[in-house]
Amino acid sequence: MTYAGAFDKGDHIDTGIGGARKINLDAKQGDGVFSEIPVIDLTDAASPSLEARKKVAQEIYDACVNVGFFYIKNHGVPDEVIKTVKNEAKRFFHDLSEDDKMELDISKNTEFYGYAPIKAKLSDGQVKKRMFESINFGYEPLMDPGASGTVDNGPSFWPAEEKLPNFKENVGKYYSSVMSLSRQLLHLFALGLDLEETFFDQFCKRPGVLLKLNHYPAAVPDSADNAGIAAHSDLESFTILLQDDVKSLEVLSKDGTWISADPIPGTFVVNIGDAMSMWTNDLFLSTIHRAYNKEGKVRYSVPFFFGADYDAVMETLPSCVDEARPLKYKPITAGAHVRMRLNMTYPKQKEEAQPEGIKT
Ligand SMILES: O=C(O)CCC(=O)C(=O)O
Ligand SMILES: [Fe+2]
Repeated sequence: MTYAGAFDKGDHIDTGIGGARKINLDAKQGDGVFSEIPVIDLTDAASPSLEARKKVAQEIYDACVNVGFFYIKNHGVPDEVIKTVKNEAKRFFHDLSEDDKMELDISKNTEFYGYAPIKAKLSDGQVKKRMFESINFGYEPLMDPGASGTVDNGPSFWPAEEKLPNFKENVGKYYSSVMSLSRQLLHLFALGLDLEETFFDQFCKRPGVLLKLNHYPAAVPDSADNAGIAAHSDLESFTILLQDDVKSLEVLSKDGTWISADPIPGTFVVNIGDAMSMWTNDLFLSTIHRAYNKEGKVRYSVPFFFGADYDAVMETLPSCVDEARPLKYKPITAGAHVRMRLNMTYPKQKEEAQPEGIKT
């Protein structure tokens, strides 16, 4: 089965970090079948009027339940900051030598932070086809305007200041902006779920976040394998994605149709990840997506993955359980969930991966 082609009934799609998923060609509108991705205006997200905030929250709730993806506009992140992080991504991938980048090798970092080259060599000697290079950075309390403390979740590999002057400071400006935006989104998710607006804050004091810079080289895909990022679901609670202007991102409707999430100037794409989907008993959809480099142009993207504190216990929200939607998941700490999923992606500690262990 090629990902680009049609699916057959009962096909499974290997989502990499999200495990295998079954395609349900009989799924109907409202069952994760959709034909477009909504654009949500965040102008009123911080309005003094609770009613106005609730209206935005309801739009977000609908998008999470029906699609799992939405664009946000008027999100408050300054254009200048966005331009800067795009520029820093280019500097990182092109101004550093291969050796400089490999000094930051992800396989040397216990927390899966660091640089992953285009063809990643796995520790068991296998070479995995991976048509992009990336660098990611973990939680940086000094870049979090809402930080409760100063402790990180393990050190990230930042390039040395003399090799890439001002990189950390410039990327930090974007990081701070999307941290604040994430905390605002948490309030909107809570309101949409009819919870206290601040409900999720208690679980996000030292959150498991990851800022990632992706570089896809200019290559026309000759198969779905070398097309960019293969089909997957994100593992954290939600993702805020900055795209450049090259069309690539595609999102899988549950009837097996790939829906384009082409860049819209001035927006971010937000999507629900596996953790939030589990937390809501699969009410919020962690939708499969891929970056399929159909234009064959060089492309950069900057996803920001936001997850709960590693020691926070994610216990299914009682309001998301009823007769029609029986409880599916046992409580699990956000950290155990992330480790389990990362071990599936980077299987150097394979024996710790127990994907079925979390189902009730
Ligand atoms: O580059 C993109 O558009 C998507 C990236 C993505 O899905 C990921 O890094 O998880
Ligand atoms: Fe993703």
